[in-house]
This record gives sequence, structure tokens and C-alpha cells, in this order.
Amino acid sequence: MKLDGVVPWPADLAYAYRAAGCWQGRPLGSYLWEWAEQRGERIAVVDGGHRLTYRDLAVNADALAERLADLGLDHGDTVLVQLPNCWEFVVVTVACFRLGVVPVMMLPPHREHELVSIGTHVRAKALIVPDTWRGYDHQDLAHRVAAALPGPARVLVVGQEVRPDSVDVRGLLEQDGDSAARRRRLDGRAPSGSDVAVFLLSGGTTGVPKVISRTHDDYEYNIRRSARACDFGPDTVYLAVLPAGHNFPLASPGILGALFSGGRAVLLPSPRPEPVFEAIEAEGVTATSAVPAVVLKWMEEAATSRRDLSSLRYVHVGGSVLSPEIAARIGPALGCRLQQVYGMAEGLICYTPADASEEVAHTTQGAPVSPYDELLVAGPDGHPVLPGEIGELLTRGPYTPRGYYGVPDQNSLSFTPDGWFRTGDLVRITPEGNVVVCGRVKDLINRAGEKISAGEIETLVQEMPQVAEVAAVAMPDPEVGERVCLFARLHPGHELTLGDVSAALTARGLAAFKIPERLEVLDDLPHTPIGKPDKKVLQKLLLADVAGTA
Ligand SMILES: O=C(O)c1cccc(O)c1O
Repeated sequence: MKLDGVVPWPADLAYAYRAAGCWQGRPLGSYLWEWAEQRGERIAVVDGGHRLTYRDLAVNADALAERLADLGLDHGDTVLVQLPNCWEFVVVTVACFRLGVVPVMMLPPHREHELVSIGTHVRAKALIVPDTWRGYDHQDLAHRVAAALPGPARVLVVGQEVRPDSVDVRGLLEQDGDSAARRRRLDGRAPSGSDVAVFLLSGGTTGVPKVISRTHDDYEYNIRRSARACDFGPDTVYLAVLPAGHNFPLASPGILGALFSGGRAVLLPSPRPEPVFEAIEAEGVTATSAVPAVVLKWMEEAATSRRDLSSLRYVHVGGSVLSPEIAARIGPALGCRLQQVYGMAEGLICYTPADASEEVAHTTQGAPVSPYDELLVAGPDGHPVLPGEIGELLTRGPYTPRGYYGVPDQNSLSFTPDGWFRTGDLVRITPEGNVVVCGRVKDLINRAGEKISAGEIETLVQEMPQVAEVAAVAMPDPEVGERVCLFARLHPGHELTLGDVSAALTARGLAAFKIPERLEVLDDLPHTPIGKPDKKVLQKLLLADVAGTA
């Protein structure tokens, strides 16, 4: 068994989820040709001037799947996928589903630090990257990462400038031979519904992101229920502007929700307002999703834009806290309905209903998508709080796995012995059953929806020769929600600037969005009784200071 770090659901529940129709026992790739037959010439994917029909998608994905198999990839092998939002992302993802190869959804800002540690953890057999992206040479990065991985790994490249020692992905799509025969060959080697379909990344408090295994069965259910909660159907034109490898634009309901509903996914590599509005107008976009910081920019732009946004029916907003005041302005500003989303790559997803009252849509994060989702709000003692009171949300259900991949020690902290996932989020539940997120118990910094692990930053900064002790805390910020602020105590006689920290972390290959944006050097850090830096005190210092200078 290649993926022996996967934690299964208990057998009795797996049986129940199947019996209840949550799990269909089919791999995600098995839908591809049904779509092609039913919807043949309808457009499935749009990327600028490039349009793929459902039939093109099936033919391309099968061609790529078979070429990946020729490269020696098979069930349970993993591939680091680091692509910007482009049509090839969709073909690669579907090809992996078809073959049972597991795509590991890296994000474009990830660098050596993340790619090597995750690639090592999942024993990646290949990387799929763009040639360059935003002025950075990802092909070169991928070869450096491949050389640092414990086993051999191929580098596959999407783009014009493909080195002789890389594999040209577009070249693999050239369709030779008989697609019906290829379809039969791939059907014959398809994975099963209970196999792992995709590895998603989590934020986390202990170093690099944790890896979340999602099965074909559970992810299809996640997609189906999300699509239903968001009214997706054949008329849906979904615009993906957040990085496509995130669970939110990928499957909440996102790109896959649009495809499973017979609609269309439009991919755009950035959430910048003008190109987004242009795409909405040109493609008749009906739904899109964004984090609050992005929606704010769109609202500003909409005030003066001459673009016709009348096709837009829904905007899904999630990823970090949305204030009720801003929530109330979104619909009028963009001429659409707001659906708040509270979701996590670990599973549980909540939406405010498409037809929610303004009260519910503006002040809550909605209700779980499945009647089989279990929610428990626990106090510090681990016992349930009284109805309506605030506590940490724990959850279980048919699309919330029972453990992270390959980290049993971590799992004993993140999951209870009866399989509840500790979300680390403080919530209360309204009498109508809607979740209201009130804060976090976990040590994460949420920068524009990207969860940054304070521990990961601290571990790296601690290695700098000047640094005696360090703590990373969230600095409130009107634009991106939170930024990373570093508090440090230095060794005697040393100096440290923010520029030094930034240079050191960049040299270590840390993603740019995680680089601290403020540094406070103190003579000593405040400590908790057991001697850890007291982040509550630091947070207060910062809040007082931010308020004082505002
Ligand atoms: O991780 C998230 O923040 C998130 C938000 C909305 C929807 C999702 O699926 C998510 O994973």
C-alpha cells in the first residue's frame, strides 16, 4: 500500500455513508466521459482565448493520463502540482483523477521550503510547474526541488520554454490514436471510490502545512453538496480567481462544482478588479468566490467601473472574517447576492443559503452542507458548551477525514480519540443552526485568507545567528486582515532589521506571503508560566500600538 499514512473512517460509518448515498463508490474521473457524451460541445473550461468543450476536456485528460502512466506513474503515486489558474490546471487535475495518481495541491508562492518538505513527506514522483510565473523561474525551482527529494522525480512543465531535461505537458496532450480505445484502457485501470483522489494542504501551527487526504468518494460528496447549497446548474458560469489548488475555488463549489453541474469554469490568474470585471462581462459569469480583502477591492472598483456585471448572481466570500457592515455592502455594490462560506480543506463546509435572509447572510457563516455533518462546540475543558455559547468547533462527517496524512503524533493533538477534528476556530451556533465564527484558538496568522503558521516562521527565524528568542503574532490590518509581526530578543551585541529577516527567509525559500512585515526588537519577551513567549501579552502590545498610531 503506497499511501499507508491515510487514516480511514471507521468501517461502520463508511458503511453508513455508502448506504445513505453520500459515497457513490466511483472515482472522480469516471464522470468525465458521461459528461462528454451528454454535453459534448458545451464549453467546460475557459482561460482567456482558450476554450475547452466537455469533449476536449475528456480527450485531453485521457491523453495526459496515459502519458503519465507511460512515465511510470500509477495508483497512489503523488505529484506536486504548482500551477497558476490556467486551463492546463484543470486537465492535469482531471487526468490525475482518471489515473488514480494523487495531485498534491501546492500554491504558486510556495518555494523550496514547502516543496521539499511536502514532496519528501508524500514521496512525490513528479512535479508539474509553469516555466516561469510572475517573473520567477519555476522550472528551475522544480529541478532544484527534484534533486533534493529522496527518490527520483520527473519535472513536467507547462509553458513555452521547456528544458530538454523536463517533460513538456502540452506535448503530452497531442492526441494521437484512438480515444475510444484509450478510454477503455483507462477505465480498466481506474482507481476505486475509496482511494485517495487529492492531497490538499492545511495551515498549521507546527511547521510546514499538513497534508489532507481526500478520497474520490468524500470529495465528490463535498462537491455535490456544495453545488447544491450554491444553486449550481448547467447555466452556472463560475469564475476562479483565487489560487485553483485551494479547496475554496477548487471544490467549494468552485471549478469542480461547476463541472459536476454541467456549467462552465472560467480561470483567471489574479483577482485584480479590472480583469475580473472584464471576464464577468465577457463570459457572463454567474458566480465567483473571494476572500474579504479581495471583495473590498472589487467594491471600490465597481463604484466607477462601466463594466456590465448584471450576469453575476452570487459571490461566495470566505477564508477570513467578514464584518457584518462590509457584508451588508457587498450585494448592493456588486449587484448580486452574498453567500458566506466557512470551510476548510480538512472537510466541513458551511454556506449561508442562496435565499437566506439579509440577517443570516450578513451576520453568519451559514450551515453545514450535509445532514451527516456533526458539529460540537466545546469549552476549554473539552465538554460541550451550552447552546449559543462560544467554544471551539469540533467536527466529524462524511467528507471530513479522520487524520492528516502520515503524522500520527500530530493527529493525536488535532483529532479526539473518537475522531472529532479540532478546527481551532471559536464559534457559536445560532438557534437556526448557523455557525458564527468568533476567532481562533490555534496559532495561525490569516493574511488575506492564507493561513500562516506562526511556528513555521519562528522555527526559521530562530536559526538566525542574531536571534535569541522569537515570537510571530498576527498584526491586524485593514487591507489583508492580518500581517505577520515578529517580536525578537537578540543575543547581546547583535542587531537585526526587518530587511535582514526578509533576506534570510527568502534565501531559505519561504513563500513571500509568509515573510514578516513588522519587527519589534525587545530586551526581553514576556513569558507564560511554563516559559513560552506569552503571545497574548504581545498581541495586546501590538493592538495598543496599532490603535495608538492609527
Ligand atoms: O480554507 C479556507 O479558508 C476555506 C474557505 C472557504 C471554503 C473552503 O473550502 C476553505 O477551505
